[in-house]
Amino acid sequence: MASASPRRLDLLRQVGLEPDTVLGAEIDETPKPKETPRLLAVRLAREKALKVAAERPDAAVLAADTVVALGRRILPKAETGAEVRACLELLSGRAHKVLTAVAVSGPKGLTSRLVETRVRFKRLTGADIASYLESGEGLGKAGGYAIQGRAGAFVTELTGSYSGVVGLPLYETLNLLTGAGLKVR
Ligand SMILES: Cc1cn([C@H]2C[C@H](O)[C@@H](COP(=O)(O)OP(=O)(O)OP(=O)(O)O)O2)c(=O)[nH]c1=O
Repeated sequence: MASASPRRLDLLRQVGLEPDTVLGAEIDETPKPKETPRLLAVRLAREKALKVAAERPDAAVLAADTVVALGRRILPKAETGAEVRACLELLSGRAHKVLTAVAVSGPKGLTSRLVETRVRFKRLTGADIASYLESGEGLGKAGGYAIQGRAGAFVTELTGSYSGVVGLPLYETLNLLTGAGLKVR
C-alpha cells in the first residue's frame, strides 16, 4: 500500500485486508494550472501508485488521493489553524464535493477509479469554528476537516461514499483490486 495515512490503513483493515508493506509515496501534490479537482485526484493517486510500483516492481500497489472542492475551487490540505478556519468559513452552510481517486498497479497494469461524494455542512457558528480549531483535528486534512471526528456533527447531508470522504472508498477499492486480478477475500 502506497500511503502514509493511518486512516487509509484502518479502512482497509476494516474489510479484512492487510497490506504486506505500507510505504508513503512522497509526490508533489500541487495542482496544475486550470486542473479540475477530479483530474487532480486521479492524477495524484496514479502518481503515488506508480512511484511505489517503480520501487517494488513485483508488488501490487494500492494508492489513493482525496481532494475537497467547492465548485471548481480546490481547497488546500490545511496545514495551519488559519487555513482550517478559512476552509470552514467557505464550507459553512453549503454543499461541497469530496473526490477520492483510488489507483492500483498490478499484474494487468495501472487502473484507477474516481469516487465523488457530496457533503453538506450546517451553518457554522463562531463557537463551532473556535472549538473545532482548538481540537486541532482539521490539520493535515484535505478541506480542513475530518468527517470521522468532531466535524461529523457538521454534516447535514451526504450522498456518495462515507469511506471515500475519510480517504478510501471501500466498495470501489475492492472492485478495483478484484478487477486488477488480485485475490481479495
Ligand atoms: C475530507 C477528509 C479528509 N481526510 C484526510 C484523508 C487524507 O489522508 C487527507 C487528504 O490527503 P491525501 O493527499 O489524499 O492523503 P495523505 O497525504 O494524508 O496520505 P497518502 O498520500 O500517504 O495516502 O485528508 C480525512 O481524514 N477525513 C475527511 O473527512
